[in-house]
Amino acid sequence: MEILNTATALQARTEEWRRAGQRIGLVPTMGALHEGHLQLVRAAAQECEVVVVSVFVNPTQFNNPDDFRLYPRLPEADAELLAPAGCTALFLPSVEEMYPQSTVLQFSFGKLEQVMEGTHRPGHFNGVATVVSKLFHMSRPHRAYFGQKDLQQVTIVRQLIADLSFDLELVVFPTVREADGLAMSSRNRRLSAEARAVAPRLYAALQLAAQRSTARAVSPEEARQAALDYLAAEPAIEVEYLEVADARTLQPVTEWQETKTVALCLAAHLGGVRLIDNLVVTL
Ligand SMILES: Nc1ncnc2c1ncn2[C@@H]1O[C@H](COP(=O)(O)OP(=O)(O)OP(=O)(O)O)[C@@H](O)[C@H]1O
Ligand SMILES: CC(C)(CO)[C@@H](O)C(=O)[O-]
Ligand code: BAL
Repeated sequence: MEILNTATALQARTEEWRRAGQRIGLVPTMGALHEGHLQLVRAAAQECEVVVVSVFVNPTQFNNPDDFRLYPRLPEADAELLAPAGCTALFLPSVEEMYPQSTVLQFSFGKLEQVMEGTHRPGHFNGVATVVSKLFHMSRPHRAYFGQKDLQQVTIVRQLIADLSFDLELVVFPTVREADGLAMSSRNRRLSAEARAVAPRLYAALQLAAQRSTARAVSPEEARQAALDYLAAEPAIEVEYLEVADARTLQPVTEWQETKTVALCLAAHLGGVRLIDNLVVTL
């Protein structure tokens, strides 16, 4: 596995791979890798001759300076995990390399960004769209791999690909979970023992709302409230939002007949660590 630190080096290799007719798979990450990331890398390695994994804690997508400061950074451990998973090239740029002019582009994704992460993390999707666009240009992937855990991100990246005519296929990989249901996330490392013990409740709450939804015995708001009540029983969990949304448009669902596939999405704080999760249910 080669390690590339500059855009110029990555672009030069990209040209060589393309000229040799090799398919390039890109897996963008912020590092502190776990099994969820590694499954994306393995999937890319099955489908592409070249797998580029970027590890970059992107400052422009953080609205909370403490979240950025405390985000886990483990580049040596990441490199050791990536080679056996099938990564060809690890792209590990500095902030100066990615933002030589400190420009953050302004994007507009309309209603898609006026809900959930978009409203609760102002500027977040501008930062994501900026860095993802730059990574797409530098590595010119045939396929780009993203996780369903960040469902709104996937929806916005799909829109970005269409809006900017990126010639690539978006691959969305299902959420990889711990045995007790907790969605794997780099931020899980920051959970205290007490917070980790109650964290599986997030997924359990989504499953509860999903059961109510599929039975259609209750309204979307009642399904949502059942999940909120379940979470309220655990004082260590502070819910930021919990939405029953149309899985395609991400807009809130108020009546079941409006939509066939709903996404149950939540963000919650556990002892100072903010986690998100979602469950997509076809009615
Ligand atoms: N549990 C998971 N299952 C599948 N894909 C995942 C999982 N966790 C992260 N990913 C995906 O990996 C890519 C990189 O994500 P990222 O580096 O932000 O990791 P993360 O674990 O989501 O960290 P955090 O949520 O703490 O930022 C994203 O496309 C993300 O959706
Ligand atoms: C896509 C991404 C790598 C952009 O910084 C990040 O948002 C993430 O890790 O999901
Ligand atoms: N996994 C999404 C990136 C972020 O939380 O900033």
